[in-house]
Amino acid sequence: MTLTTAPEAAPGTGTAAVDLDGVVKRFGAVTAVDGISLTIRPGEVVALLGPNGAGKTTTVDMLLGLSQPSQGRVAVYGKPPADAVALGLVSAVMQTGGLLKDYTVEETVRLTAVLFGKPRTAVTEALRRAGLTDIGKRLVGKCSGGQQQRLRFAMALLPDPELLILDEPTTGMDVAGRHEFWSAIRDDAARGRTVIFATHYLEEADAYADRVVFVRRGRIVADGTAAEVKALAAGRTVRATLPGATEAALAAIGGVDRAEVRGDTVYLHGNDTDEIARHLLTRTPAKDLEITSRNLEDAFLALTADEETPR
Ligand SMILES: Nc1ncnc2c1ncn2[C@@H]1O[C@H](COP(=O)(O)OP(=O)(O)OP(=O)(O)O)[C@@H](O)[C@H]1O
Repeated sequence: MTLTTAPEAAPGTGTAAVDLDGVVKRFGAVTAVDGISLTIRPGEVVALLGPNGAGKTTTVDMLLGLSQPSQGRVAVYGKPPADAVALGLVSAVMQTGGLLKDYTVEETVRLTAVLFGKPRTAVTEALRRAGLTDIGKRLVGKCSGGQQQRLRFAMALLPDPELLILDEPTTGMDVAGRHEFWSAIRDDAARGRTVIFATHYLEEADAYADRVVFVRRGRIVADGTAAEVKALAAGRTVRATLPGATEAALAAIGGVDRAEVRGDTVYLHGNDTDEIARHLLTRTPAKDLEITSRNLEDAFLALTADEETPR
């Protein structure tokens, strides 16, 4: 089941931010990426989603020029990724590492700016965009996980990159920290920066990405907006209380694609949930009906049903 609704870079809009063409990456007998072709236009905010071992980090590493494809071509703003990184077109926020606890937030950004040869104004601006102005004097070691990630974000902003790549940036953060982190990223992206992030928080992809690319076993299995991907995973669910029901009998109801029984509760998945609800109410003693759309997590599970469970 594959959806490819995201348009290719439109003619006349210039070079694609990212262009992967038939990319394969093998590690010995393991094929981590198995023929990915993907075009990302400047200004898109794209989530890479997939179960463990799907090939997300391997793809990110190739985009950053940290490894080379075994086959196929990777271009970032029309250049080999390592060149794009060297030119400051791309920077990354990774999950861990790279921070010294005994420096303050501001000192950390200033030192990084010196390495990049950036002026003082760039430091002030990066701190502001990452929402760190008020805690510039705080020691890094005293910062929360979310604040440390925003510090990595501020450092990544120093070259004023066209493309920002985030590999599972909010792992281990609490809800408030994640929210603050994504607000900062989102505000910044609204100014036109291209953002690609790998995450296993499905609600983050739903809330913050313009486009969701699902990867499974090194291949793209769905590509579209979160709404399109949810629609692709088909229909809605009717939940009802119906003691004694069997899955076989429920599956025979018109419009039901899939039936589950958990105790006295039944879950009927299908496209025409009105028809299913009508049947339940008129032909069975079912009560407490509830009809819900699938969320991205359901879509993810449906699309990767024969895979390992996502984290
Ligand atoms: N250096 C390596 N040597 C051998 N196998 C590797 C190497 N790097 C990745 N792999 C394998 O390639 C596959 C894809 O791994 P990758 O880390 O890209 O997945 P992922 O989607 O990022 O998963 P996760 O969500 O767990 O980070 C896995 O089977 C992994 O074990």
